[in-house]
Amino acid sequence: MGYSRDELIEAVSAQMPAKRWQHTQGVMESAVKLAEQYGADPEKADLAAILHDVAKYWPIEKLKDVLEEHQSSSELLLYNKQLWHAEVGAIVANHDYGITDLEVLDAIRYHTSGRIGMTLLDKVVCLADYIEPGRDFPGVNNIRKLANDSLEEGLLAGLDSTISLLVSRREIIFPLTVLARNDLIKQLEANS
Ligand SMILES: Nc1ncnc2c1ncn2[C@@H]1O[C@H](COP(=O)(O)OP(=O)(O)O)[C@@H](O)[C@H]1O
Repeated sequence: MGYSRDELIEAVSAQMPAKRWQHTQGVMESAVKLAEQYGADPEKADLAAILHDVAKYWPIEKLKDVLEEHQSSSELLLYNKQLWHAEVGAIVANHDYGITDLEVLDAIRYHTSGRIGMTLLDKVVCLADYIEPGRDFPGVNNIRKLANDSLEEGLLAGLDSTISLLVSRREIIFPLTVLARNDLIKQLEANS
């Protein structure tokens, strides 16, 4: 049985505090705009945005159980728990909400970490998560400005801000984000 968009919104918003749902609505708005500007599918961007943080407020133990049950990259379990909700979000979107579009599932799966060879949709959702109107962190306006002209430049600045923050806190970095960042630089150099 498929969920309508309204049913999905009802089910997802019930799993998070109002403030996080507000953030999700911002990501929906920004993702659709970016998709329209950069030639991704706006409907897929909207769907991925609705679901991207579905597991953000699940208890850590539950996230761990889902990851173990699905034997998804056991590496992830060794890194920051903040990263788990993205992978679990993709699993939940598939198993609980019947989403089968791999592009949408991947955009959910990689919205926090990024990855090498990000698709247009991955980039749109990941960047929208940084620049949605409710976001307020040092450097966000610069990322917004860059995003007006280049999806890759905006996303690179976003990933750099995350990496810098983690370095400043002496936190361990999940390497995929560094690989995603390096890959974006290569893409930008190849196109310059
Ligand atoms: N490569 C990484 N390695 C370790 N932690 C990371 C990495 N990327 C993101 N994070 C953590 O995840 C947090 C952001 O996750 P995100 O899904 O964007 O959540 P939010 O929507 O609450 O900002 C960062 O503040 C950081 O603590």
